[in-house]
Amino acid sequence: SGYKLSYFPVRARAEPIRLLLADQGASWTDEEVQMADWFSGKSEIKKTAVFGQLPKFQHGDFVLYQSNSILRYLGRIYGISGSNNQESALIDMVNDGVEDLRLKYGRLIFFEYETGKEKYIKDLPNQLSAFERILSNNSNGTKFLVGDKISYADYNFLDILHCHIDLDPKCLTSFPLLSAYVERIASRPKLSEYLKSEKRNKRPITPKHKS
Ligand SMILES: N[C@@H](CCC(=O)N[C@@H](CS(=O)(=O)O)C(=O)NCC(=O)O)C(=O)O
Repeated sequence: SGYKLSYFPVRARAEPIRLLLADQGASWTDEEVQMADWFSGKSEIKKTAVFGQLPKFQHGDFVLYQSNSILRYLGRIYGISGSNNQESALIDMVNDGVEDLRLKYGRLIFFEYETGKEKYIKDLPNQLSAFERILSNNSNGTKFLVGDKISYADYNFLDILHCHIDLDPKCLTSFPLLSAYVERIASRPKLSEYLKSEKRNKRPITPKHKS
């Protein structure tokens, strides 16, 4: 496959891409970009980055940025981006919902952790209830976010749920469908192997976490 993923030595926005690749049986190279180099002002990779940011994804000579664009690109390669235009649109919509939650989470972790953690956790059920409802409206939550096969949005969603379980281990207790979903998706053979791997577990969740 000749995939290369360049990112900081953390999970964050690169992790959903890693989950997709692992579950789809693809191999890839992780190029770890150290923060000190990146912010040194002498970093070639930062100078050439389209938006001056990471992750950067390479597929042979093809180069792509924006984590959600990378997920959608790989979704089309592996046939996990919807079986028709409307299903693809619903997957896109739900992935945008995951992105909204990821941005909220990022704001807490990077800017408001000391003062905002309690309020964030208190409000979290309001964020998660939307996804419990999305699951309940699709085969009673027994399958995936959309349709009857996994999509790129599921990998993004599993990762952000893992982030929130780390933040508050009890955050899914009042959401039976979400709780079952995390167990079910994470126990997919290739995914569960990756989730147990050293390369996954040596990476902190965000730059603010300790590995
Ligand atoms: N919308 C972009 C955001 C990318 C982004 O914010 N990258 C941050 C790191 S992280 O937020 O993903 O952890 C970055 O490169 N920061 C370094 C910089 O901006 O110089 C995406 O989804 O890829």
